[in-house]
Amino acid sequence: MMQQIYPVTPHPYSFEINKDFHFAAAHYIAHDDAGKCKHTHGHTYFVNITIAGDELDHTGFLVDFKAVKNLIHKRFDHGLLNDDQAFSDDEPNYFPTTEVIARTIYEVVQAHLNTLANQPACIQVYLRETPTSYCVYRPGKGDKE
Ligand SMILES: Nc1nc2c(c(=O)[nH]1)N=C([C@H](O)[C@H](O)COP(=O)(O)OP(=O)(O)OP(=O)(O)O)CN2
Ligand SMILES: [Zn+2]
Repeated sequence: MMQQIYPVTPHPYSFEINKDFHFAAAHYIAHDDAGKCKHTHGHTYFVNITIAGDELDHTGFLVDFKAVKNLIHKRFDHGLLNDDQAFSDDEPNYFPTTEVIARTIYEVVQAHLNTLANQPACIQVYLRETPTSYCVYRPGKGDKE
């Protein structure tokens, strides 16, 4: 399936894991300037999530690959993204664009990682919306790493 080269981000951690998966979802961008994207349409989103850390848990995992996928896939697959509480039709910073969806995936994953004793960190989310369009989100100053 998705076996491609992703951007690499430097980090100080000993372990780095990556999880690939995809989900199908509909969305629309609620602004006239979004052109054809203002109409409801669907994509198969391809996701690569990068997580790093120094400590493994009691199973020898940094974090279970399956748990990472489930956080996003169970929430968004075969849904209308605009209906999810993470997004808004009124505030551009929360329109379900590729950029905002990538940032939201980071936030959902990092919130879960924050509950783990070994404290792994999500350091990159790669989100491909179409064969020719993708976004890379990396936590910045406003995010907890
Ligand atoms: N910065 C962004 N620009 C656009 C977004 C976005 O999320 N962020 N979204 C869209 C559309 O919703 C669409 O999903 C993608 O548009 P586009 O890449 O133009 O799609 P095409 O398949 O038509 O691309 P071609 O390479 O021209 O075939 C628009 N812009
Ligand atoms: Zn779209």
